[in-house]
Amino acid sequence: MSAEIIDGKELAHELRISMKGEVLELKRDGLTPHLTVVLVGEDPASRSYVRGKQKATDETGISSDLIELSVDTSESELLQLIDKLNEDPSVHGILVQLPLPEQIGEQKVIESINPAKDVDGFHPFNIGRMMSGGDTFLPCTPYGILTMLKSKNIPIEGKHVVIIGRSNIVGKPVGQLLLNENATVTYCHSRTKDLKNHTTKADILIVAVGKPNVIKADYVKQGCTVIDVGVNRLDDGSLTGDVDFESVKHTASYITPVPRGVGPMTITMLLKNTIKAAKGLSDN
Ligand SMILES: NC(=O)C1=CN([C@@H]2O[C@H](COP(=O)(O)OP(=O)(O)OC[C@H]3O[C@@H](n4cnc5c(N)ncnc54)[C@H](OP(=O)(O)O)[C@@H]3O)[C@@H](O)[C@H]2O)C=CC1
Ligand SMILES: Nc1nc(=O)c2c([nH]1)NC[C@@H]1CN(c3ccc(C(=O)N[C@@H](CCC(=O)O)C(=O)O)cc3)C=[N+]21
Repeated sequence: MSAEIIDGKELAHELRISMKGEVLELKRDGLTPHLTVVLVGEDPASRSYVRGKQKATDETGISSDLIELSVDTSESELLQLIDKLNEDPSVHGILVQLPLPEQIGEQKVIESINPAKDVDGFHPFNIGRMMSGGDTFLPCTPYGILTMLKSKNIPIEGKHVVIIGRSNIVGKPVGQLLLNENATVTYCHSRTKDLKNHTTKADILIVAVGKPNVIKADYVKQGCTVIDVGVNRLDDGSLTGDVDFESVKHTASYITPVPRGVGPMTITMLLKNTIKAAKGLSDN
């Protein structure tokens, strides 16, 4: 038996078609959702993601602009720019691409963004809202993963979800989101002892480590749903996830590929949050 592939690219495409209609209606009412992306430095991976985001906004009729700053930009220069964007009523969503150069405090920057424009869902206000189950901008990658699970009607309630990785942008919030859906959640990380002992108990295994092949078939229970968040570029230029797809697909019941898996869904949820941000402002 081979697992069913959850095609993130295809699902993203379907969702973007309906968003396009929604954006068209907003435009008819005189409201064009606008996303401003801020990129500091020249990191090629960041540049490639940012290109993906711009392509996606164009595709759905959302307007966007990219502000590029040099790698030696100071923290106070970036904070000043964010202040300006916070004040600008034509900007509905602000995304500061991470990681930032080391002279800039990442957390300070995240906290400087107006929570009402925080389409990444990284501001502590929005994280707190998510934890208490209130209305908020859900962080895009966890939101994308939840949407993928729901698209296949994969049960979450009462299921054992094991997450490998505890970053603020993926691991921690995806556990919280699935806890809100009544899953039982286990977090694993680099200090976890006997990783396999945990992963083999998972009904849903979410892998967000950033290292190829950390999960092979013997780490996965028969029938498990495997969500591969990792995006690793190999020396030959190709992309691969954290999961050994070829071996795990024979054990899992559902599996996400890389590329065409979680990545396109992350961008799609960013579009969704940008539309939500624009509507939020129009209500004021
Ligand atoms: N598809 C998408 O949309 C997105 C993909 N990504 C990709 O997902 C991956 C993870 O990203 P991110 O969360 O930002 O990464 P981080 O580097 O911030 O976090 C990695 C996590 O993996 C843990 N870890 C590292 N090595 C091991 C190991 N051998 N066994 C168990 N746990 C381990 C770390 O543990 P510890 O905390 O102890 O250090 C840490 O919690 C990357 O490949 C990134 O490119 C990221 C965002 C979006
Ligand atoms: N403020 C901020 N918000 C983020 O959401 C954010 C960030 N910083 N920094 C980096 C990570 C990483 N991330 C990805 C998004 C899409 C793909 C994606 O679409 N990947 C395609 C392949 C793209 C390619 O070919 O390069 C795929 O998996 O099919 C990957 C990774 C968002 N991140």
